[in-house]
Amino acid sequence: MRLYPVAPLQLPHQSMEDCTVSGYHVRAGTQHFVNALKDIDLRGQNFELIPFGSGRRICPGISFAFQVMPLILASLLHGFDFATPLDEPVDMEEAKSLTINRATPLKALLTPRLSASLYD
Ligand code: HEM
Repeated sequence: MRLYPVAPLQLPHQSMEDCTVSGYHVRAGTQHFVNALKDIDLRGQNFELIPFGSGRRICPGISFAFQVMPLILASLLHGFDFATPLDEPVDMEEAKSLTINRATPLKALLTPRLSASLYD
């Protein structure tokens, strides 16, 4: 999953009735903004990291995404060499804003590794 998702907060949800979540009492009508940035559990059980959401409205594409993401990543790594223009380390500094932007724009050079006919 992305270390730096586009937005740090997911769309707000509202509790329809009083409930208890991880020991916290949540009153009906409370608006929830979930932090998408922390932790490792991706399947919506641990509220510290829920890139696919959680509960009744969790992303239905989660299993598909888990299968496809490694293939996409592997295809990119198989097809291209990745580098920065001066072979400098990528600056991961974040700019401060509502959505997450880089402090320094990413400049990446992708060089095909395979025969040209394979990229058609
Ligand atoms: C890395 C890939 C993906 C990520 C990070 C992702 C993330 C999310 C998130 C955060 C939500 C909102 C959950 C909420 O409201 O609490 C969502 C909803 C949804 N996603 Fe995904 N998703 C991904 C891939 C997919 C794929 C591959 C599909 C379909 C093939 C899909 C279909 C949907 C649908 C239909 C909803 C709306 C569910 C609802 O509102 O009931 N997603 N997704």
